[in-house]
Amino acid sequence: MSETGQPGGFARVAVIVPAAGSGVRLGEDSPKAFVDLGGSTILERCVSGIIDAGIDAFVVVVVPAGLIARTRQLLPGVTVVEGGAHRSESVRAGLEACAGADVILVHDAARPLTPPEVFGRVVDAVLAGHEAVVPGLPVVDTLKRVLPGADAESVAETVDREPLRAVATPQGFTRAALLRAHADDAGLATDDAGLAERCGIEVAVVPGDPLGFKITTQWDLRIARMLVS
Ligand SMILES: Nc1ccn([C@@H]2O[C@H](COP(=O)(O)OP(=O)(O)OP(=O)(O)O)[C@@H](O)[C@H]2O)c(=O)n1
Ligand SMILES: C[C@](O)(CO)[C@H](O)COP(=O)(O)O
Repeated sequence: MSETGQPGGFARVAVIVPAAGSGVRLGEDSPKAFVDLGGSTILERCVSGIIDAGIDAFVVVVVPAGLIARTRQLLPGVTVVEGGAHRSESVRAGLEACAGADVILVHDAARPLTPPEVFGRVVDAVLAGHEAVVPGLPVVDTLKRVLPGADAESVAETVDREPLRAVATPQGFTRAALLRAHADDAGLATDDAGLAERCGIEVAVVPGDPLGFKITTQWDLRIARMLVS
C-alpha cells in the first residue's frame, strides 16, 4: 500500500461511514447498523475493518439522531455526527467533519466484511491520480430488461452483462472531487460516484471482493452471521 494517513507530506485519509439508514428491507427492530453480527454491532464490525485495513484514517460515523450518544459509547474516539433522511445527505453531514483530509473514502456501515485489500486498492488508485474510484465486480447473472404486464412481467431483451459492474464501497475521492460531487445540497443518488459522474468526473473501477457484499435483506444477514461464526 502507498504511504497514507501521515502528516508531513503524506496524504491524510478520512473515511465517512454512513450508518443512519433504518434498514427497512432488513426488517429488524433496530436500525440496521445496530443489529448484532456475532456479538458486536454491524457498525462496530465495519469500523474495526477500517482500522484493520491499516490506512491510518480519520473515521467519521454518521448515525440517526437518537443514537449519537450510544455510538460514542460503542466507538470511543471516533467522530460521530447526525445523518439525514437520504444516504447522500448523511454523507454530506460526514463531509463537514473531514476538513483536513486529502483523500476521502465513503464506506457503508452495511458492508462490514469488506477485506483490507479493497481499502488499499481504492486509496492507492486515488493517490495514483484518479479523482474518483469505486470497487466493482463483474455481474454473473443473465440479465433481462422487463416490461410491466397485467398478470406477469414480460422480457423485452437480454442485456449484455459483459461491460457491467456491480459496485460497492469504499468509494474513494480526492477531497476536491467529493466536494464537487456534493456541492448541490439537494443532490441525491444511490452512491457518491453517481453524483461525481453527473459533474463529469471520471470514475475509475478497481477490483472489488465478494466479501464486500451489503447486508440489505435477512438472507444477507444470515450469510454474514455464518461467515463470522
Ligand atoms: N438516510 C440514510 C440512509 C442510508 N444510510 C446508510 O447508507 C448505507 C447504505 O444504505 P442501505 O444499505 O440502503 O441502508 P438503509 O437505507 O438503512 O436500507 P433500507 O433502504 O432497506 O431502509 C447504510 O450503511 C445506511 O445506514 C445513511 O447513512 N443515511
Ligand atoms: C452505495 C451502495 O452501497 C453502492 O453499492 C449502494 O448504491 C447503496 O444503495 P442501495 O440502493 O441501498 O443499494
